[in-house]
Amino acid sequence: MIPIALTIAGSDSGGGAGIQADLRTFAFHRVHGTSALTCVTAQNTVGVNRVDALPAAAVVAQIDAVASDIGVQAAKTGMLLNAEIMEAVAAAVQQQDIHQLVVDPVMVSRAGVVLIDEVAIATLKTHLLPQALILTPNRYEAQILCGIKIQTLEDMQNAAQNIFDMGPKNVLVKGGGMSDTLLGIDVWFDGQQMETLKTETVATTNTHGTGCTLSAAIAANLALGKSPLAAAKAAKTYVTQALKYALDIGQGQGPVGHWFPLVSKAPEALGFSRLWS
Ligand SMILES: Nc1ncnc2c1ncn2[C@@H]1O[C@H](COP(=O)(O)OP(=O)(O)OP(=O)(O)O)[C@@H](O)[C@H]1O
Ligand SMILES: Cc1ncc(COP(=O)(O)O)c(N)n1
Repeated sequence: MIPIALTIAGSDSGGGAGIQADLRTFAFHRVHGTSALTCVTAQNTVGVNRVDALPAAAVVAQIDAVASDIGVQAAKTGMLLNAEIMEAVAAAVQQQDIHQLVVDPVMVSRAGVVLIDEVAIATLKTHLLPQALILTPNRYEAQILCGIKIQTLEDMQNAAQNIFDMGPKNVLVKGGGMSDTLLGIDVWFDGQQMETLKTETVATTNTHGTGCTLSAAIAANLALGKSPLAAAKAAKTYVTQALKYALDIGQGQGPVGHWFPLVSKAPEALGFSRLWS
């Protein structure tokens, strides 16, 4: 049987995050990728110049078209943008019995800039968090969700526990926005077990798309039949490798390199950050 994953997310014209990152990540995992587009961003490595939302009904129609015919083993949500789209997605996911849902609560950029309004944040909490098999907030999103200022590993653990009480079955607080020795350390909590997920820190500023890539890789691994924790661990390993092959393109933060296995020689000459070994 061919595993199928669905991404419900926005388009990144620069190709580093959003739907583009998700579909490449699914392909790497040999999972057939399907998509429901929520919005179109005019974006590059420097920033987001414009965002156009799709009508909520159009988002639902895409989810229904995929789920009713092809089937979905696991799905992820990314940039849902507004409360109307969030409510519609939450209802559609429930209606289509999509149980393995990874929710990447895209709210705040790595730089700490808030991307969605207060109503949307409230809707995310009430409608999507309770449906998440795995919720993957970054440092700033976790702070907004639970109101705890996150500076230490203990803060990350407290936040994970606090956010777990909001309804997701598993919480992964990501450490890409942490500093010093905590950079790249994630905290997992499933209601009983607290785990620290650590691979290695990659010294690169080309980190655009790490969050999207991580949640897509988790969804792909769930579609392949892995348990939630095993899927998160495998996804973290994939992101670390993709960071090592991040693309040095554009004037700002370049994207992670999703297709590193295809590179056979001289990666630096191709614009990769450094050789992965
Ligand atoms: N420099 C790094 N070295 C190793 N791992 C990293 C690094 N930066 C981010 N990560 C990892 O990447 C994953 C995504 O986390 P991050 O906190 O960056 O998410 P995000 O803020 O949603 O993503 P983005 O920066 O793309 O908006 C996590 O597993 C995190 O630990
Ligand atoms: C369309 C879109 N979706 C999501 C993100 C955040 O991405 P990330 O947190 O992975 O950098 C983005 N920049 N653009």
